[in-house]
Amino acid sequence: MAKMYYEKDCELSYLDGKKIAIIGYGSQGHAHALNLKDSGCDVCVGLREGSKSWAKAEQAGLKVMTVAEAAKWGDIVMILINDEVQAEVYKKDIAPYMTEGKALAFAHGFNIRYQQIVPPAGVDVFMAAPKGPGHTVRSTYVNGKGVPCLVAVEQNATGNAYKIALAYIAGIGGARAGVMETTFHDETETDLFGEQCVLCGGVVDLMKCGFETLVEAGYEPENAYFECIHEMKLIVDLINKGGVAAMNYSISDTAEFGEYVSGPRVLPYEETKKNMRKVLDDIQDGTFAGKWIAENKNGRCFFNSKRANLKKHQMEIVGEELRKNMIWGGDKDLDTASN
Ligand SMILES: NC(=O)C1=CN([C@@H]2O[C@H](COP(=O)(O)OP(=O)(O)OC[C@H]3O[C@@H](n4cnc5c(N)ncnc54)[C@H](OP(=O)(O)O)[C@@H]3O)[C@@H](O)[C@H]2O)C=CC1
Ligand SMILES: CC[C@](O)(C(C)=O)C(=O)O
Ligand SMILES: [Mg+2]
Ligand SMILES: [Mg+2]
Repeated sequence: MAKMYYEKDCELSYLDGKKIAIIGYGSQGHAHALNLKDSGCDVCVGLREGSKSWAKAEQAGLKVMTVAEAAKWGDIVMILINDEVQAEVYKKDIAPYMTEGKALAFAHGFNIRYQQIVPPAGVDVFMAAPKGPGHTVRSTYVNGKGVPCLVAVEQNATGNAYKIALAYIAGIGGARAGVMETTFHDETETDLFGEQCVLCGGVVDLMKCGFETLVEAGYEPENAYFECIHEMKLIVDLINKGGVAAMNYSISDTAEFGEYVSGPRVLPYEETKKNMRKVLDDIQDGTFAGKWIAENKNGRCFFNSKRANLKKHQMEIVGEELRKNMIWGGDKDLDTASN
C-alpha cells in the first residue's frame, strides 16, 4: 500500500518564516501562488521581464520580481515554468541563488528524472505534484476542497524536506484530498504515461473519432459535439464521484449493455495494452524525453502544426459556439485566446 497523508499529517507551521518564490504564473503557478497566499504564506512570483502575467499577478495582490530576484529572495523556490525551458532558466537565473539550506521544488519530475537539472547537494529538493490541472487546483481550493497530490523528496539536505513538502501541499489545498508518497522517478513516468495514453492523448483521440464518425455518417455536428464531447465530462464526473459503479447506476441499462458489448470493439483490449506498453517503454528509456527536447531545439514544427490543425477542427469550432451560448457563457478562467 502506498503511504498516504492528509491534513492531520501536515504541519503548515513548517512554512512559518519561510519565503516562497513561485517561478511562473501559468496554470500551476497562479494556483500555487494564490492558494499559498490565502493560506497565510509569504509568497512572491518570479517572472521574466515583459511577461504578460506580471500585471495579472500584481492585480491579484502578489509581489512580483524577476526570476533571478525571486530565486534570491525565496527560501523555497518552486519552479512552475514549462518543463522544456526549466533547465535553461534554472542554469541562468536560479542556480546561482540555490545556497545551502534552501529548497528547490517542482510540480513534475521531468527535469530531475532526465537529468536536465542537477541541483547542488546542500539544498532540499522536493515535489508537490497536483494530480489535476492548475485551474482546478485554484477553483477547488476556493471551494474548500483540493486536488490530490504526489509528494517526493529527491534530496533531504536539511532533514526537514518531507515536513516542508507536506506543509507546502497543505498550503495549496492538496492535503484536503490526499497526498501519496512517491519518487521523482515514478511520478515522472506515470504522469507522462497517463497524459499520453489516457487523459489527453487517449481521450482526445477517442472523442475526435466519435465526433468524426457521426458527422461523416450525416448527423449534425452539434449533436456529435453534445454526444461525444460535452457529455464526456458529465459521465466522468460520475466516475470521479463513485467509480464506474456510480456511472452504471446513473446511466440506463441499455447504455451499460452497450458498454460491455461495444467497448471492446472500439478499443481492442490486448492490442491497446500492447500499444500502451510501447508508449511506456519510450518514457522509461528516455526516448520520449529526447524527442520532446529535440522538438523544442528544432523550433517546435510538429507541435505547432498539430496545435494549429486542432484549432481548425470542426469539433473545436462547433464547441466554441455552443459553449458561448450556454447560459453561463463558458469558463472565463480558461482564456485560451493567447495560445
Ligand atoms: N498544467 C498543469 O495543470 C500541470 C502542470 N504541472 C507541471 O507544472 C509546471 C508548470 O506547468 P504549467 O503550469 O502547465 O505551465 P504554463 O505553460 O501554464 O505556464 C508557464 C509559465 O512559465 C513562464 N515561462 C515560460 N517560459 C519562460 C521563460 N523562458 N522564462 C521565465 N518564465 C517563463 C510563463 O511566463 P509568461 O506568463 O510570461 O508567459 C508562464 O507564467 C510544469 O513542470 C508542468 O509539468 C504539473 C501538474 C499539472
Ligand atoms: C494531464 C496533464 C498533466 O499531467 C496534468 C494536468 O496533470 C499536465 O502535465 O498538465
Ligand atoms: Mg503532466
Ligand atoms: Mg499530471
